[in-house]
Amino acid sequence: MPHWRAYRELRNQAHGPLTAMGADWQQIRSVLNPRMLKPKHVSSYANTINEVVGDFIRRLSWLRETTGGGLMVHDLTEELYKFAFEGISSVLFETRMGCLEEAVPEETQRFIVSVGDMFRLSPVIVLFPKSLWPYLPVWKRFVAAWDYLFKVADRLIQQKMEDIQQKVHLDQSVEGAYLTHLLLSDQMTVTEILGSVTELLLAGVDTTSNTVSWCLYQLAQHPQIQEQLYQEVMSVCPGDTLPGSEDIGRMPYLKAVVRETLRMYPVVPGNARVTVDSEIVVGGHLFPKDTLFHLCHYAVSYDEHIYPDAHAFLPQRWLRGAPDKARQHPFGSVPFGFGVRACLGRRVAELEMYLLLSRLMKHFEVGPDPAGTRVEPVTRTLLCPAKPINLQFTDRPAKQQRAA
Ligand code: HEM
Repeated sequence: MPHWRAYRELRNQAHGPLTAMGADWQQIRSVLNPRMLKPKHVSSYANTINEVVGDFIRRLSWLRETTGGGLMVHDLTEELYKFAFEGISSVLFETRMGCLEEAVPEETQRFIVSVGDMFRLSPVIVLFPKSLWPYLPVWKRFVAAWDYLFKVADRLIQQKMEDIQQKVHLDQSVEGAYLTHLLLSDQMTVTEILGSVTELLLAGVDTTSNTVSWCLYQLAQHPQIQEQLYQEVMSVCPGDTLPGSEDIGRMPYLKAVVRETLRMYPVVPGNARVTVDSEIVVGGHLFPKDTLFHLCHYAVSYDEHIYPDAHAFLPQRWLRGAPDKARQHPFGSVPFGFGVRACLGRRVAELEMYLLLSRLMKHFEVGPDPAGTRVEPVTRTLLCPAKPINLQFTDRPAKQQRAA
């Protein structure tokens, strides 16, 4: 990501986990990892996320009534984007951004647009040599987008610092999750926290929102799979019970549905590694030291040798004892990457997706767009739907919810 790094150098901002390298990166991850990856910390975010899920369900119902003729929700990814932004900011900043209100606050809306601009402009900039970047109009727009992202994150951090100072002043105990912990732990300067938190926020929005969009798109096309998922959720959480993090452990089919979605639509369609230590032999070919390998998750996902019937949405292939499972290559699908540099937000992303999907299944039956629109994926740094996904959301009768 040389262009992302160049922005930080231009503005004297700190690198975060996405853009840092070597020892700096290692130090950042050692501070950020525990509260992002340790199960006991991650499950403590479930209540916060569940509140956001509740608001999202209310928003879907409202959209359906006001703009969807009582049934349709148009451009679901856009709505899920707001959900994901609200979810990750409530975890990171311990504050609500108002993304799911009827009128989305202007700052939030502009933040969302800036993230989109930054991802859209990124692949264009890298087509040009670095020396030309300062002269390109596209670079100026890219810089403006990052400026806005840092500005919003900075405001939220300053606000949290003021809250903490006020509590200390009033002799009240200071409690909080992610940002409060970072600010109090003294392991990073405020500039470093800003660099990291901005990158976490950025990485945590399009990834989950696009994945859930594809998941619902596929569930709408496959009513039997949706029914099986609904039955599983209702058997673990009957009636009005809200799924919590312990319940998810008893929902193997839900996990299989998400795994299959990420196989077919790996939102990060590829990632890279450089062989810095020595030359390496892969598949009988010798690659010299410092070779850049690009790992194409998307291509591997559709390799029929690894996934028979690769174009079919078959969550059952991930269940224990599935006939093809033993034949699958363990590295066939690694949508969160692998090793020490693997996704930092994996556990939070999974929790968000599981809590959201299980609650959506309890409330709605999701149906396809009656116009029969087929949506294909396209790469805009991340793998996104090439056109809007519109789906029908029918309330499940309350009686049915209670009986199950
Ligand atoms: C469906 C959801 C997500 C998917 C599929 C995903 C996928 C990935 C992948 C493939 C990588 C590169 C890993 C590697 O090189 O081995 C990555 C890195 C990263 N992800 Fe995620 N991600 C998701 C959600 C999130 C969320 C919610 C956050 C933040 C809370 C996040 C934060 C990060 C960060 C900070 C990195 C860089 C890690 C590093 O370089 O040390 N991701 N992600």
